Amino acid sequence: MTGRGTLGVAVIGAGRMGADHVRRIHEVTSGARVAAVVDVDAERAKAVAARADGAPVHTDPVAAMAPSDVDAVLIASPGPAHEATLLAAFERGLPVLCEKPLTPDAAAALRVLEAERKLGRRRVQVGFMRRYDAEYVKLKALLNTGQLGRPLMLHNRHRNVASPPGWTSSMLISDSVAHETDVARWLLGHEITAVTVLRPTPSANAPDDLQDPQFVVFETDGGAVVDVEIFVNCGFGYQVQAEIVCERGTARLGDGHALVTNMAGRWGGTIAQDYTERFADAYDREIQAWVDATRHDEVTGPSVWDGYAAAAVCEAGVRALEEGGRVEVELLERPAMYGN
Ligand SMILES: NC(=O)C1=CN([C@@H]2O[C@H](COP(=O)(O)OP(=O)(O)OC[C@H]3O[C@@H](n4cnc5c(N)ncnc54)[C@H](O)[C@@H]3O)[C@@H](O)[C@H]2O)C=CC1
Ligand SMILES: O=C1[C@@H](O)[C@H](O)[C@@H](O)[C@H](O)[C@H]1O
Repeated sequence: MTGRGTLGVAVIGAGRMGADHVRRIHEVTSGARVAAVVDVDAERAKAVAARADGAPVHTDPVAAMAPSDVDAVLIASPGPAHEATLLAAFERGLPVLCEKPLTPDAAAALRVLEAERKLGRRRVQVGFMRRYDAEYVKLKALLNTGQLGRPLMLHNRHRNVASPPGWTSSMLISDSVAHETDVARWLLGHEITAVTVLRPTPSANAPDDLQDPQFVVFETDGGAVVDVEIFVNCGFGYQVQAEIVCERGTARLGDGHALVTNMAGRWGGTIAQDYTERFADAYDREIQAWVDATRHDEVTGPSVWDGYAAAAVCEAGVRALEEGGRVEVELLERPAMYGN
């Protein structure tokens, strides 16, 4: 590591998430600095870099990895661009935080997995930030105590205010439900074996041809059933909620985050309007954990295996959406370097 002993991070992709991570690394994270900002749109990269003491700007991710003060890479470009950037970082021996999805499809995820296996050690943390959210962390800790007994069912609700332009029905699964695939696997410690997608009559507020909402059902190899309501044009707020039902009890998260106020004969609170608000603390902890581990030459958190498993489940989910019926998930055996 160079420059005052801090981790020099090249942030690739200066859109919504990349700009937020640049701000985070510059203003919130300790032990790290923004060493480069990269975007195919040079003006966007310049504008974002200007908010981080004018960090160097590039339009080519590979060129951005060359300078000696770049110690690590944070990928926040769109999913289809992740594979090439990951492989380039591997070639340069650089550790990576890669926003979800690791890749949009399982075949690409497998290529990344094979490349990491050849390195013989983990280099990537995948950006499944819910594992760093205080409520999810508490739920996981409670499940680990065994007090609730064996998990039987996990109900999830995932609502966005409005879908971005160009959003397709399959993206509700591959972009949004991708989070629940990870949450379910992580909380339950099971692999997802099959996916079924039910299609309610679309909301009148969904853009034409968008199947929104969807009701997704996972079966797991531990015998649990998981459901996910995904509704990306709910209009009223950004909500992520979950309830786990176990043999001796249940636990629920996501019911309320804001202040509860009493005023003018009413009580209540506000609902977050997007993920940068709802999961602000989780992103802060995620990036800090990555920086801390990387400075100790370690890799922790969600792995390339987790990214591959999520891609395989989402692929099965998209098939279930498009073809109907129950689709089984095809998953390789987990390599030893990714644990049990
Ligand atoms: N963890 C989470 O909660 C969230 C994660 N994401 C993920 O973050 C990533 C970025 O998403 P957004 O910021 O919403 O997208 P965005 O569209 O706002 O920004 C992407 C940026 O990457 C740039 N770009 C495109 N191809 C590139 C390439 N090859 N090299 C460098 N830059 C390139 C674009 O010009 C754009 O500025 C995606 O993988 C997305 O799934 C997005 C939202 C929330
Ligand atoms: O990752 C995310 C977005 O890409 C996705 O589009 C949203 O639905 C999720 O809520 C958000 O966390």
